[in-house]
Amino acid sequence: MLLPPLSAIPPWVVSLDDYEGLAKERVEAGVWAYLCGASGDEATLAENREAFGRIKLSPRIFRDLSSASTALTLFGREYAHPIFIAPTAFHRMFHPEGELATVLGASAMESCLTVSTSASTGIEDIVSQATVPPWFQLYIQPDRGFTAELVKRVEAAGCGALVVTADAPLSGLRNREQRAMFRVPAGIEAVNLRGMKAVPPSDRVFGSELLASVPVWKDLEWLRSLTGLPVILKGVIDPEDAVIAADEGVSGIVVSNHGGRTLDTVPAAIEVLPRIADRLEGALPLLMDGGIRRGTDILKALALGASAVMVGRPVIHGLAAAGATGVAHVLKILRTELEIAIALTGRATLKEVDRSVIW
Ligand SMILES: Cc1cc2nc3c(=O)[nH]c(=O)nc-3n(C[C@H](O)[C@H](O)[C@H](O)COP(=O)(O)O)c2cc1C
Ligand SMILES: CCCCCCC(=O)C(=O)O
Repeated sequence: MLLPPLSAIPPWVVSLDDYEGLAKERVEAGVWAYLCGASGDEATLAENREAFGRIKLSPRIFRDLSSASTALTLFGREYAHPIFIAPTAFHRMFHPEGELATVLGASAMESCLTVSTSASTGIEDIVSQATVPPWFQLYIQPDRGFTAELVKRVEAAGCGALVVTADAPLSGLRNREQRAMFRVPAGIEAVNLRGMKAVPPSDRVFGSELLASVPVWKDLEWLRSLTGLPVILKGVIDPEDAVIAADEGVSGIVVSNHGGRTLDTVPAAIEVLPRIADRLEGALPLLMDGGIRRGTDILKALALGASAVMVGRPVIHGLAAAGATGVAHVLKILRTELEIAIALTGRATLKEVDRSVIW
């Protein structure tokens, strides 16, 4: 028997891990497997966390923290802090108010929500509830005409950036989800894709119609020609791809392995982040996601070259546990942990966070 969402947060809920337990009691088993699972043996999923544990921080003492701030400017906009929400599909599977609850929680904490292509709420309705303009995550669809219309629609709705996901032209085989026989529940759908001509499902991988239409670099150039929004490429792990992306003129990169959900045995995003930062030498802002569960994880990412981070599963744990309040509280916990971590490493602003923060 599933529990209803909480109407108040119990006082013992103090960390993101506490939210995971609360969420599990409120989400149907197949949907839970979809949320938690990753591809293959889930080696990359585990590595995303373990790699953070191997990195140690260096505390500093007796520093002036009177002007401390987490503010930053990214793509010409000011943000109160560097904690962004990663795109995740179908929020109505986790709470009846879906993305509308997520965006309210994000707004309460001055956080930017990246809305998935597979969102279960119309983009205009989400943007209308936001105080920070949401970003829109785009999967370039086999139907390029529909894709172009969608880009125009999200720009007109008032989104602040287009996040093009590059690492999932095919879904990874997520065995946990397969074993649980996950299906998107009836009545929930990717409403922003309504009316699109779908590619017929196929048992084959090679030779399928889907494979014939996977996006290539020149699609990115085409996309950039369609929009005035910053185009951010999500799902870059190999530093060579980061260099190509910079040459292609993207505005930013999200260093990400999709939370371990695409190719298994890929290194942790936090491990490759400094290599990409070294190759690009500050040419573009970098964001990263994968395994962020603590403010100290965020500080490590900032120290190793990220301007901001994205958080995936824990935001959904907050949503499932307590709707907008849960989302806001997850973000609040992370922000408080981040501020304490920055202060205890003797830094007052994000500009002062560099590799010397790492032990
Ligand atoms: C349930 C779920 C759905 C996701 N849906 C999308 C999506 O629609 N588009 C996308 O680019 N990434 C998607 N992702 C990947 C996330 O954006 C992000 O890269 C990943 O969750 C980060 O790792 P974390 O969950 O450890 O924070 C999804 C991840 C999860 C867990
Ligand atoms: C069942 C459709 C899934 C849409 C894609 C969402 C995604 O990227 C994910 O990782 O899941």
